[in-house]
Amino acid sequence: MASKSMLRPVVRVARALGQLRQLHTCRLARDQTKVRQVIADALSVSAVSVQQIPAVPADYHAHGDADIDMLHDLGIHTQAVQHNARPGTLYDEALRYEKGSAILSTGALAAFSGAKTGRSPLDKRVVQEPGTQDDVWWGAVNIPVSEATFKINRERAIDYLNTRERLYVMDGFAGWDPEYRYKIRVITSRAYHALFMHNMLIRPTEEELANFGQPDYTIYNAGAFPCNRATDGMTSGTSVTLNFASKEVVILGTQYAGEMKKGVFTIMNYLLPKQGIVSMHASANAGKDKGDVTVFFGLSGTGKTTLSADENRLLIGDDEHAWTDKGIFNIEGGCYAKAIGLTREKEPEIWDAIRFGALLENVVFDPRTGEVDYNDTSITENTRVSYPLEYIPNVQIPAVAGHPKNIIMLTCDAFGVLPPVSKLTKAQAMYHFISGYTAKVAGTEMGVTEPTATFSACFGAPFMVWHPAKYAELLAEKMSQHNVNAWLINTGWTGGSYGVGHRMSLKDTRAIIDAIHEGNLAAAEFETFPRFNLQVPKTCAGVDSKILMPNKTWSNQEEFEKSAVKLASLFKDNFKKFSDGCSPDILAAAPQ
Ligand SMILES: Nc1ncnc2c1ncn2[C@@H]1O[C@H](COP(=O)(O)OP(=O)(O)OP(=O)(O)O)[C@@H](O)[C@H]1O
Ligand SMILES: O=C([O-])CC(=O)C(=O)O
Ligand SMILES: [Ca+2]
Ligand SMILES: [Mn+2]
Repeated sequence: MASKSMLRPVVRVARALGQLRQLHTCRLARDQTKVRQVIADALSVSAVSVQQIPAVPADYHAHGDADIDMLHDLGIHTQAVQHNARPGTLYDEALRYEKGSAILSTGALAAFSGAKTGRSPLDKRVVQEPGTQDDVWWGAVNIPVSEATFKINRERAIDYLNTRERLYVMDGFAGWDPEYRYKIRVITSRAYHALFMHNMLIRPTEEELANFGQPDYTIYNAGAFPCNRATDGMTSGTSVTLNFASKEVVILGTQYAGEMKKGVFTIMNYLLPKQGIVSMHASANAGKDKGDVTVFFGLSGTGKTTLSADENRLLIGDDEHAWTDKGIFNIEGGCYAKAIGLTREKEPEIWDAIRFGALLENVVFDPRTGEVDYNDTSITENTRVSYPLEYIPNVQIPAVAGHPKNIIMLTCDAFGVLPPVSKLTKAQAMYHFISGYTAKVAGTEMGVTEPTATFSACFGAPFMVWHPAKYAELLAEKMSQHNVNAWLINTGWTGGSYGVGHRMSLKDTRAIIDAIHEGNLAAAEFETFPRFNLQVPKTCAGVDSKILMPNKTWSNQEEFEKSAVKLASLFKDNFKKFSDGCSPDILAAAPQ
């Protein structure tokens, strides 16, 4: 048998680390003398010479007994816990333990989510329980499950987390207005998830962290492990379950990071309207001098992130906002931008935000140069980058602002029928808000591979909890109180439907938005776009007038008419389910 001194150093170090783990178990890891002694014993050297060896990764003993107790109380006994680790530490951990992770040439971290590279809305569930039963709009979006099913999923997640040697806990806030701020805790097995939530939640100050206390909501991300299909109410190996009674979210069977941020958004979409506040799947920015606020509603892929990053304006946020009596606030601490086709020329602010601390999800890169090929869709169309708000140079921190002056509803119309811009009456704004029309573009949701017409109430039905009318009423009230201009902007197809025409140029869309901000467009001369009865400006600075009226961009007018009729009928069919609860003026805003 080999004597201790004959063991190869690497084996001895490994053994020492094994003992270190034991030390963690005894909660002695913070005692550096003891740590060094254990290493020294294993290496058969004096403790003094181990002074030079960094004992354990720096942050492992940044946590105290309180952190371990906090997890113990939840039934989690893993001892190596990174609690609120800094990005650098999370990089270290991802590189060590998560396959494929790499530091790219920009300094950003590349991470991979595995099989699921977009959200899984069909696998989302809400626990049906007496306290919230009457609040939730049950149906295809909020699919009920029992408390028993939730318990099984929660236990499965916790069992999985207990099999992990190391876990990550990230604490942060949702909501920039301290009056409506919620404390969120995420417990996950992946450093990549912790870094994502570090970017996306509002980062507490050191002092706020010290006084964080109990979170309002806890997310258990055990996404690397599936749910059990035999569990009542589960239809696949993926499950995102929200429980408003226990204030918990359990994620199984998907490691796509977006599920966590949209989990938090769903929670806010429950809590805020309960207090009379409208929450919005929307981006927002403000004029640098005038401070005029614009809110951009839109479903996934319609341009919220892209268009809210504007060198002439201050970014408030790119995806989730709320509107109170004081004005608007961002719910998040970061942005989550699509990276597909990204170029510095087209999206300079986003491009420059890709640096140390930014997290690139599912991108393809050259392993030698560390350079990303943003056009490579071989993993997914839905490549993403998350970064803290302050990585955008012209950002408003704290991310709160006044009442909106303009509300822009973005739609990516794959039929190529809707005008690039039209001015909406209040009734039309409500009609389009409730309709929430767009074409889903490939990527963000699993299974969508080409643009498909979608109606998603409030431009974000998958994240809404109450009946759409609740959000619509709150929004309508705010819009009339503050005399807001409402616009419909088509960032989708022009010159023909998908396959024939092409996507509206970003340059044109930006010019239209500039004209709105300069106040020129509201003062323009308008003509009516028939059937949809939309007011379309005859001219717009920086834009060829020929593209403003959609039929003029089509070579075949008969085809255009057919498409317009088709789209109008889709609007009407979709709206039937809302007709009962809507006033006559809103119903009259429907296309003919
Ligand atoms: N005319 C246009 N206006 C806006 N975006 C355009 C236009 N043409 C092409 N695009 C592209 O469409 C995509 C819009 O995605 P963006 O990330 O802004 O969506 P989003 O509304 O923020 O969605 P999500 O809610 O999923 O984050 C970008 O990749 C952008 O480059
Ligand atoms: O949630 C995501 O994955 C990205 C997003 O913002 C959306 O889809 O609206
Ligand atoms: Ca976005
Ligand atoms: Mn979104």
